Amino acid sequence: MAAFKLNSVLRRQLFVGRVAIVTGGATGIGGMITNELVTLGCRVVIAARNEDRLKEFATTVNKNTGHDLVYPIRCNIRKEEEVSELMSKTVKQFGKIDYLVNNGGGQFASQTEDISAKGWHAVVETNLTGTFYCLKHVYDKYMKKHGGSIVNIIADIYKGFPGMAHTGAARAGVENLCKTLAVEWAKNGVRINCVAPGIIYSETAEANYGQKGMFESQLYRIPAWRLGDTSEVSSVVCFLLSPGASYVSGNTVYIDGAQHLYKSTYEVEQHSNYPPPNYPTTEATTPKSKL
Ligand SMILES: CCC/C=C/C(=O)SCCNC(=O)CCNC(=O)[C@H](O)C(C)(C)COP(=O)([O-])OP(=O)([O-])OC[C@H]1O[C@@H](n2cnc3c(N)ncnc32)[C@H](O)[C@@H]1OP(=O)([O-])[O-]
Ligand SMILES: NC(=O)C1=CN([C@@H]2O[C@H](COP(=O)(O)OP(=O)(O)OC[C@H]3O[C@@H](n4cnc5c(N)ncnc54)[C@H](OP(=O)(O)O)[C@@H]3O)[C@@H](O)[C@H]2O)C=CC1
Repeated sequence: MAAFKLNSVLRRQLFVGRVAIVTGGATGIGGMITNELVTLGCRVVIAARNEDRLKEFATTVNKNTGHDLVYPIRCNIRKEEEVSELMSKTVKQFGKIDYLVNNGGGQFASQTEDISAKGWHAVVETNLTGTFYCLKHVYDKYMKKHGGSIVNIIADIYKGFPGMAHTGAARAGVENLCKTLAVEWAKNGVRINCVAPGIIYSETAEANYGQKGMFESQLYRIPAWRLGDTSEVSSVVCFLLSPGASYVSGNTVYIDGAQHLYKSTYEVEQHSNYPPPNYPTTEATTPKSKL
C-alpha cells in the first residue's frame, strides 16, 4: 500500500513543469493523451481545426482539475504558416515545448482506383506533410536548442493498408521520417518514436466510419478479441515521452492486440486471374474468374 501511494505521488509529478503540444488533442485518442498528460502534471496546448471543440474541451478539463493546464490554439496542420504560429505562440505563452504528439489526422476508406487526386492530396497533406510541418517548426522554434521528445500516431501499416492506400503511404512516410530524425536530431537531444494503433474505439472515430457497431464487426480479426480503448494508446504515448523511455528513439510500437501479426481488415474475393501455376490443377483449385 505504501509503495502504491509513493508511486501515485511520483506519477502526479512526472511531467510537472513540462509543456506538450497535442494535435487533434480534443477528441478521441488525442483527448485521452491530453487528459493523461494533465494527470501527470503537464501543461498541454491542444491544436486542431475546430476551435469551438478545442475551447469546450479545454474548459471542461480545466474545470475538472481546478487548474488552467490545457490551452487551445486553432491550427490546420496542412497550413505551414498556421503550424509555425502554433509553435511560436506556445513558446511565447509557456517559454518551452518539451513534448510534441503528432496525433491529428485521418482518412476515408476507398479502393485505390477510386481515390481522386484531390482525395489523395488531402490525406497525404494531412498525415504526412502536416506532420512534417509540425516536426520542422517545433525543431526550429524550440527543440533544436533544447531537445525534446516526440511521438507520431500512425496506423497499422505492417501489411500495407489495403482499402486505405493513401493513409498507408502517408503513415509509412511518417515512420520513415521518424527513423531519419531519430538519427539526425539525436545530437540535439531529440527523441522521436511512432505509435501504431490498431482499431481503437472512440465516438469520433466510429462516427467517421459510418454506422454504429462497424468497429465491432472486426473483432474476429483481432487476436485480443476486443477493440482497444483510448487509454491503452495514451499510456504508451506518455511512456515514450517520459524519462522512462530515455534510450528509446526511432521505434514504432503497435497497440493493436497483435492484429498486425494476424488478419487484415481487407477481404480478397476468390478469383483465378493470376498467371497459372506449374502444378496440375483441378476445378476445385481453379475457381472461375469473375472478370
Ligand atoms: C480500420 C480503422 C483505422 C483507422 C481509424 C481512424 O483513423 S479513426 C479517425 C478518423 N478521423 C478522421 O478521419 C477525421 C479527420 N478526417 C478528415 O479530415 C478527412 O478524412 C480528410 C483527411 C480526407 C480531409 O478531408 P477534407 O474534407 O478536410 O479535405 P479536402 O476538402 O481538402 O478534400 C476532400 C477530398 O477528399 C476526398 N474525400 C474526403 N472524404 C471522402 C470520403 N468519405 N469518401 C471519398 N472521398 C473523400 C474527396 O476527393 C474530397 O474532395 P471533393 O470530392 O469533396 O471535392
Ligand atoms: N481510432 C482508430 O482506430 C485509429 C486512429 N488512428 C489515428 O489516430 C489519430 C487520432 O484518431 P481518433 O482519435 O481515433 O479520431 P478523431 O477523429 O477523434 O481524431 C482526429 C483528430 O485530428 C484532428 N485533425 C484532423 N485533420 C486535422 C488538420 N488538418 N489539422 C489539425 N488537426 C486535424 C481532428 O480535429 P479537427 O477536425 O478539429 O481538425 C481530430 O481531433 C488520427 O491520426 C487517426 O487517423 C490510426 C489508426 C486507428
